[in-house]
Amino acid sequence: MNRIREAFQAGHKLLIPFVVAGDPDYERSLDLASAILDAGADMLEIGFPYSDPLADGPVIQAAAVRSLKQGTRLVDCLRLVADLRKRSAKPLIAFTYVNPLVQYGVDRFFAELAAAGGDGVIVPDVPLEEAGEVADAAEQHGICFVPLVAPTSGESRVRAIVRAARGFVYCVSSLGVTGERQQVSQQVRALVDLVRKHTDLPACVGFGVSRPDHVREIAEFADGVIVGSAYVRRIADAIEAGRDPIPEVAAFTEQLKQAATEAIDLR
Ligand SMILES: O=P(O)(O)OC[C@@H](O)[C@@H](O)c1c[nH]c2ccccc12
Repeated sequence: MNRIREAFQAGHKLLIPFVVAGDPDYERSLDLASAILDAGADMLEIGFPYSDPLADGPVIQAAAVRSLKQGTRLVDCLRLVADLRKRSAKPLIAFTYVNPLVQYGVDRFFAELAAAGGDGVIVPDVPLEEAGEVADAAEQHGICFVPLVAPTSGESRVRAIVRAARGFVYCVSSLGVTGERQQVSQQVRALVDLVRKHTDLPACVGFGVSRPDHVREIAEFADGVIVGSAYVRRIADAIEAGRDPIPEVAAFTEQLKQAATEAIDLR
């Protein structure tokens, strides 16, 4: 059985952080990712930095710039997955935009991601028409394709999108780009319900989640919660202030994980 499916069968709501590979540099991003998993994250989204991250807000854009300035290439991100796999048995999900994936070679990418010990992939800007082909290529190498559905996705589009889904479905909580928000829209509950009408796969929610109360609220109806910018900002702020970011992101992970386990399951 694959690690993603196993993780969702643990019987609790999952915490899925996102960090950028190579931010602030290779070794520290490896140590940070490892510390976040050790502190209780159930799986990890590893962002492969890209020069034109259209769907990202300023926090993650800045992290991609820092990583690219370090010379991070896609092959380094795959190596990071392999190095992280040596330290953790938890699911690792590669997050890449479609251009670098196609340039590298779709089949080559998934073969190497699988060899590195990766479990899933998110490609936020893959057109729906190509999602099936990417999902099939991923599946041939045992990698779970995780598609995104947005609040604007109507029922027929949701049905088409989730058809390509293998690991879980990523429900985007709000329009716009990634970034911490004061409130996470309740609208996403309806989107999770709509996804559930068309697939038995788990439905997770991301975008804007930045505090334990957000996690508790979402974990009442979703199967997992994704948190990205709140981690990436904490890492950037600590580095900027000359502090070791690891204790802070580990404590943050424990707080969010606690909130996820406290959530009353209203499904
Ligand atoms: O950063 P946020 O608001 O917590 O959202 C998660 C997000 O970082 C992560 O899943 C992600 C990073 N870049 C993306 C681009 C599109 C969709 C999702 C993402």
